[in-house]
Amino acid sequence: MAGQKRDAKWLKEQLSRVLGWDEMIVEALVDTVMRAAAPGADRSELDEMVQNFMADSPAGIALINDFLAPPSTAASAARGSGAGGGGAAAAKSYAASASSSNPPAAAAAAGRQQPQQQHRQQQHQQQQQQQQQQLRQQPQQQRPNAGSAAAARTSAAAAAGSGGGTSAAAAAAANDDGDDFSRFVVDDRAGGPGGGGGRAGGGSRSKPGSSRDLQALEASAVGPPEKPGAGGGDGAAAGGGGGGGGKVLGMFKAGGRIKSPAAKPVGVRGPDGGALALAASLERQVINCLGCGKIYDCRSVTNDILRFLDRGGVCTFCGDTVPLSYKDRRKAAEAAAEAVEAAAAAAAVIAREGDGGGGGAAGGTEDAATAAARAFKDRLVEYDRNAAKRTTVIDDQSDFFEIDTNAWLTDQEREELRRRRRLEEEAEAARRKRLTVTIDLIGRKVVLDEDVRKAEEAAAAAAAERAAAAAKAAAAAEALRNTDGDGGGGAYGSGVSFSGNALSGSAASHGPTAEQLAAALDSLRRMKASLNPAVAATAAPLFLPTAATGGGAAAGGAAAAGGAGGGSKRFGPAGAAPAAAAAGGGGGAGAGGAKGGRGGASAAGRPTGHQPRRHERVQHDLGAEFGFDAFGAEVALDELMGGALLAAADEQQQDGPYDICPPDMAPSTSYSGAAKAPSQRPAAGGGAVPKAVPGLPPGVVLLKGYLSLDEQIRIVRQIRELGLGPGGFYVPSYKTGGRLNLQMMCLGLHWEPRTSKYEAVRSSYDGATPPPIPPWFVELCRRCLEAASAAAATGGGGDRSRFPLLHPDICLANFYERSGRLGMHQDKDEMPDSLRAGLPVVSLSLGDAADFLYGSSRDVEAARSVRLESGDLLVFGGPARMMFHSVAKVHPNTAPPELLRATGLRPGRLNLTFRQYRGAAPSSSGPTS
Ligand SMILES: O=C(O)CCC(=O)C(=O)O
Ligand SMILES: [Fe+2]
Repeated sequence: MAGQKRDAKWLKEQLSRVLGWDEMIVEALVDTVMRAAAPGADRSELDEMVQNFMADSPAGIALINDFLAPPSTAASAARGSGAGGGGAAAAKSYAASASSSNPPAAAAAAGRQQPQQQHRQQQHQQQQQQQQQQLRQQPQQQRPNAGSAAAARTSAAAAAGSGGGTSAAAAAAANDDGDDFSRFVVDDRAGGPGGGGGRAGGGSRSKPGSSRDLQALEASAVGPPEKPGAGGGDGAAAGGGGGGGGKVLGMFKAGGRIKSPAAKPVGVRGPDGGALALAASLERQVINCLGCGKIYDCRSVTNDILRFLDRGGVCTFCGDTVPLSYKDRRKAAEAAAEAVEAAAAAAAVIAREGDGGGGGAAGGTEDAATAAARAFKDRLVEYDRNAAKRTTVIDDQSDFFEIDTNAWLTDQEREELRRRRRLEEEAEAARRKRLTVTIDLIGRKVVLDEDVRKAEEAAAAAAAERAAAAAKAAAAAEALRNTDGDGGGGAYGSGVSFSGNALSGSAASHGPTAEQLAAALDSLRRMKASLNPAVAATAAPLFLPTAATGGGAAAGGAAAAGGAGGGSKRFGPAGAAPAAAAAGGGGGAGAGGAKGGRGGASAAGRPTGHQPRRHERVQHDLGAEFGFDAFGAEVALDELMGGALLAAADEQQQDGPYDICPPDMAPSTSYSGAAKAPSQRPAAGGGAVPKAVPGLPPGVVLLKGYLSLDEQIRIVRQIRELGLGPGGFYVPSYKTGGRLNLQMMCLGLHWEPRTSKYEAVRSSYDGATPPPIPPWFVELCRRCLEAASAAAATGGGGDRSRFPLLHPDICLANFYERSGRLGMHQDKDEMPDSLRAGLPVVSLSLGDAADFLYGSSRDVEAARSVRLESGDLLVFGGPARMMFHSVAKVHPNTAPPELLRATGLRPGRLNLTFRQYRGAAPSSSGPTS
């Protein structure tokens, strides 16, 4: 790019643009490239990074190739010594896939190299041979890019045969510095057929102009895309712009090789030159770049303006595209053509003068230069024609909506905007008139009619989900009834029973939860009655889904599900009068409903003093009045109360440390059976590789159900034990005083949310030293990572991430109760070298399922969601290490009943994340407090 130094900063900008990765990770990549660029440097680190994380980013690879090729040699390839130059280049480029064996072109290329460079090439080849040998030892399917190897060979050979520079990658890689990157396929998107522009053939992974990467590259790199060149020898490169005909780069990629006409004073074109006409035909002559704010005053055409216009509005400062609109497009196109012709002619003259015609066969003849100039003109005109189509301006800082003060609006635009605003206001006013309801349940919810519609749809989906969950819970309750009833014989062998009853036991100690439920119901009735009937009819479906299927045998548990199930919890409006229907009584048994295999279910088979008839009456009331199914009760009530019910239910009276498996839910004897659901995890020494969930971004691997039930049980027990001890679970606070909506325990190092730092002790709370990570957790983490890498390498999600080794010295255990959440954040408090190396976060989920959001910004709306269930393994590292993520919702009653029965895990979700504080393998010294 003219005037722009191609240094690390430049590379970082370009790579950020085409890869869209987090800045820190791009920086790390750039560092690696810079290290690899040093003379004689070992490039294996870069090889690895490209292989592991860039397989699907041809544009990024092309940039790196381009960057690694010294401009002088690239230029000489472009000026070219005729046939074969491009082939040699092709044999040395990175490309979108890795792992080729030694392509014939590489040998051909090697043969052409200068003697003094052969030593380094030999060294590199030795390295490569070793790698190839390793690769050969791997089974075919473990070589993710084996298929592309053939493409690499083809492309390299094609390039070698066709002569001349092939593409950005090829031309750039024409350096004879002895490095052989023949393992990587050439990226040949932009090659033109003429002159130096032989297409590299089979190596292409993307059609010209078709991939997003390419578009990004085009937009970011140097301007207009190459149109297939109309010929011209290698000498034409001087007139046509540096790329040897096959390169995306245009004439402004001078790099000291080709002098841009823009470098000349404007006067060269004369006052009536095309540029002036072009500027004059702009609809608005003072334009500002929305990327950096630079103002282009096209009323006086300076070199800079010229460059800006020539490039179709690409900002000369930041590279953003500024949409240009012309009064008369045809006139503008002609003016552009004129400008370009003048520029190209000037360039040809300069090239002849400057280079002494040293450009190979066609070396700077008048004809070649003109032809190249014409080709270039065509390309610019074409580019200009499509510029608007390809341009998206996202201006989140705009003062566009300030109609009166926005200096950039014309009078007509201002009028039009005023008109639209009026229309919007009228529409909004009409909508408000139609507003049917305001529900202020606990002072927080307003429901507009359009919301109702949306919610109805959501409710229908939720009802279906609940029905399925109800069926599952009913089955679990049934199984448990059998187990408890006959003193054993359940799926996990004898001896599994509960020492207490979550419902009746807790009800006794913490109060009449059934009464609390009744109070909630009572207030529900009152609220419903206070609504006008039409409103109630509209609003009802929003909160009270009518799908009443699936309760089955466990349907009797509805009331318990809603209230009594939370035996040890408090909920419902304080002081509300108990309703007669449910008054008294120890809460629901038969609670197959909402409580599933938990306390409620445990009550089913045991004489706990509950009165089924009373219970059924509550259920009946609910069903008759609101159309609840057994499962829907709790959740619907909670929805009705704006989430307060679950939150209140989760709010426990905590005397002493937080117990994720409270005794009244814990089994009386230990679980001893072998897990019936085997893990997907391959047995040690081989076996099936688990499949990664497809469609996740590079660097993110999700293995569903990776942990066996046995492992889950063991983990829960271990965490419970640690959680009850010093440094165990607590509710952390931010420095603003707000509390996190979860219980947390840190192992290894303490993470302090007030300072966003790791510490040796929990200084802000109780000064406790975090318990060490149990060695078997470290081993488990190692296996997880191995499995994730193996799954990714077999192409699970199209992602081929292979994660660097992790030596975890931090494990955060979060327990989310049913109302638990975690806001959008990045895990970025580990040391910079750990983050920059992309050392992954290994996350294990247990208990209830949750919606995990992830994205490239804090914006929840833009985030994507994936459901994490008990036993799931999620790994994010490499380019995804800095992704934003959050836990948006815990789905109540979705934990595997077997896990609950074996451990007595309370309702909610347990998550473990393993990380490494320092980039290098951890020593005993951590951060100080
Ligand atoms: O619970 C989860 O899945 C995520 C936890 C997390 O993001 C964290 O602890 O930083
Ligand atoms: Fe996190």
